[in-house]
Amino acid sequence: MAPQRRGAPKAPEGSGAAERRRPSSVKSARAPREVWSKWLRAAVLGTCATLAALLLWGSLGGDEVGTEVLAHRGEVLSGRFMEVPCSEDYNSHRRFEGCSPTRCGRGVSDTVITRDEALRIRSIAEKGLALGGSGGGASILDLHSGALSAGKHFVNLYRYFGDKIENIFSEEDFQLYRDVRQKVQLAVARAFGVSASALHLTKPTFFSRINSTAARTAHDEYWHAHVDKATYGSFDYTSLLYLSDYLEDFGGGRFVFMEEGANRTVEPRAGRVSFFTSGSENLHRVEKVRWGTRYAITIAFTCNPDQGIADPAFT
Ligand SMILES: O=C(O)CCC(=O)C(=O)O
Ligand SMILES: [Fe+2]
Repeated sequence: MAPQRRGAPKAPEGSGAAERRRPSSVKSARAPREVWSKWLRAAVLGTCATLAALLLWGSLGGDEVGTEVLAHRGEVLSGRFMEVPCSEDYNSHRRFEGCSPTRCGRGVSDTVITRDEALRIRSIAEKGLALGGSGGGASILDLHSGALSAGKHFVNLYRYFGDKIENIFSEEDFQLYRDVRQKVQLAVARAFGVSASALHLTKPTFFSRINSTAARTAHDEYWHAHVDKATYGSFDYTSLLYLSDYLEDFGGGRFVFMEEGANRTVEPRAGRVSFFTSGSENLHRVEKVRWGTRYAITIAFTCNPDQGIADPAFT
């Protein structure tokens, strides 16, 4: 029906003859139809414009509805802390007085580690990961155990290279890791009101390199929501040191604390330390990296001396 009507000869507008020839029932039916089609066109155009704006906003780093930014990439925070009630998770583990979390929450600081230190430690990650790397989007290098992503699996760097590892990493590299770990440990202890000597580095402690390549194994699926205490067992306090800049080096890849009502994001920047109690009060995920490469280190602490590990060193 519609094509026939469109094909009908059209009389000039305002022509009395045309008005006379058009039966009044057709005239009254066509007017609302024209109004309706104008509205429909406007609605479709409006929807497209809104979608385009949302896509652009997203690609520029805009926030999802119901998401608050705990730390913007452009801010230089000397310390921001947000307290949250502790979960029960710690009760099913041995408690260590003066160390096991009684004050829970999350904090971010850009003044614990300098950008220069972050970039120097990133070069350790770069040279280590250049020796292997996952075929999917997420690679890790664990300087303590020697685990390095390689294709769909892991190799042990220390076993594979033996003494030649000293041609790859230097004593200064390990010293830098120790200095950074020590500074982060002090910041975590201060924020949660515990003694730094009660905290012990625990495993795994690893560099991560994430890009937008599609995942090939479950190890590449870094974006799932998780609780560190459930995932890693020994963790009581998790810290993350970011080694690259959100929206400069990569897009996507923000860290998200997941909460009912409002998620809170941390936008990575080189030298930014984010730390939090490892129980389910801090359920979190990492957004998928859409472009570029994101580097970070996960450094975690336990209150249980039996689960403590030594700093990475030549083995
Ligand atoms: O890299 C990040 O921002 C988070 C990593 C993480 O959640 C983890 O290592 O458990
Ligand atoms: Fe985690």
